[in-house]
Amino acid sequence: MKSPHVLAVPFPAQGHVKPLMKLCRQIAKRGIKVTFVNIQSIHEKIVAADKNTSVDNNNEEDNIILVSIPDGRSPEDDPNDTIKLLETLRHSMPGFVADLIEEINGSNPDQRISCLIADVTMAWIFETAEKMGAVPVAFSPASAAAIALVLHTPELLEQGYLDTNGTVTKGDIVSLSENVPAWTKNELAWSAPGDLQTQKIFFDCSVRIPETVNQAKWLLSNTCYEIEPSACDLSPNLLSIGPLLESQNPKSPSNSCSFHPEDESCLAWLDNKPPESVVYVSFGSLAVFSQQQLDELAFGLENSGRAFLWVVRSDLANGSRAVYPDGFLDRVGEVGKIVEWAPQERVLSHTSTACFVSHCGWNSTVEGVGNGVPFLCWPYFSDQYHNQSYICDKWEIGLRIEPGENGIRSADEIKGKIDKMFCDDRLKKNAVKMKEVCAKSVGEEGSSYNNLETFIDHLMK
Ligand SMILES: O=c1ccn([C@@H]2O[C@H](COP(=O)(O)OP(=O)(O)O[C@H]3O[C@H](CO)[C@@H](O)[C@H](O)[C@H]3O)[C@@H](O)[C@H]2O)c(=O)[nH]1
Repeated sequence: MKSPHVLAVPFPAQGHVKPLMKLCRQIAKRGIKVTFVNIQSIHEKIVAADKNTSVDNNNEEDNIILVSIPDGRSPEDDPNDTIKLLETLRHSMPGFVADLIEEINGSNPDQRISCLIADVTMAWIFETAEKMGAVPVAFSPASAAAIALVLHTPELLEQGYLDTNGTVTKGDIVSLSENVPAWTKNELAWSAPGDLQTQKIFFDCSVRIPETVNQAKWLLSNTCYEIEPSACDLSPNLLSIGPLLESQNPKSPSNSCSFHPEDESCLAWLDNKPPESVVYVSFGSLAVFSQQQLDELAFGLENSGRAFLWVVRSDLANGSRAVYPDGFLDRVGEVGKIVEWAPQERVLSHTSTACFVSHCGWNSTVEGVGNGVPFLCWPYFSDQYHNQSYICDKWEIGLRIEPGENGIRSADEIKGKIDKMFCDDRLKKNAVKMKEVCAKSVGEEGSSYNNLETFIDHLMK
């Protein structure tokens, strides 16, 4: 009797690896074996990051095995050059994945790879996998609206709303439906105002996605129908199976897939704070700030007089360690806690957390929504502006922290919005309602639950 075996291949970025692992945990929980593949450099980061925490990697009972393949880069390549990495992966990955499938199938013929779940941006391995007998499945870690936009690019191009660089050519917005927030022209996922070359590279990646989706037998998305019904309706083949949350995994934490060690000391610090008193500040894995912007943020937090937990990655200051304003750390003392990386979902589900100052990456968005936390939005690039529109305009669970004319968010603006957040019960009430909606969707017989069951039933066949 042959058992199903999933090979999962994320795009090598934090906001893609983590949600795919959460999906794999749901699959593994139903007794299906998963081999989770990262390129070598990411695999090493994950294993090293989990070593000094309570997170358990390669727990046999989890049915998940972490493995790595080479990334095909030469030693001279800049490890931070994502565009170069994408090009390299496109050429090298099909071969490495084929070798891996062959090795797995050869060593255990009863557990041959029966399904490949890959990030929607990784089309180039679907054909290889299919030829080797694995059903290709695309996974999108972004919103249904984000995937709807890319699936509609062929029409948008044909009707002249976009040019081949991805620049809006008719009007100032792109709208797919009156029930989905429109995209303003500089806030499309591939937009890079002032840098047409980068924008074109991102746009070219996006326009390949519809083809990938056609090749895949399923398109899974980390959202639920109830929070963005119109966007889900715009992509008829999309199966919403989210929001994927840590709390769905009773044995959590295991395989956190964090690229940095999670500093669990902030949980004990939160335990000593009153309920709903702490401002949690985190900008995901990619956003970087100028020193001037970091200073304004530090002053804004200090002047708010509220307790804050701030994630300051070691590269947050334009790739370097942040330098705080003179005397800042002494003045805030125990009122502020700074960590390099937090166990974010455990922070968001903590009763002391009041609100989330966020860049609005989709994972952070659904993690905040799924835990009933209101937002102060500070988008940085890509889909984050559209997620901000959902948060502030559609769901009404957050406020925008607006940049000034110089593009900098001032200490006064930051303090002002924190004050407003603590005075506005409506935002918290709406956030709690959204949490209930998500819980219902992933709970037994909910829409996301049923979609995931349908998918898993097919895996078992
Ligand atoms: O201290 C921290 C900070 C973040 N996280 C986690 O890291 C992930 C970050 O993902 P996300 O919030 O989506 O941000 P990015 O890392 O910026 O994600 C990229 O990928 C997302 C999914 O495609 C896009 O929506 C974003 O715009 C893009 O920047 C989340 O799961 C967080 O829980 C932690 O565990 N600890």
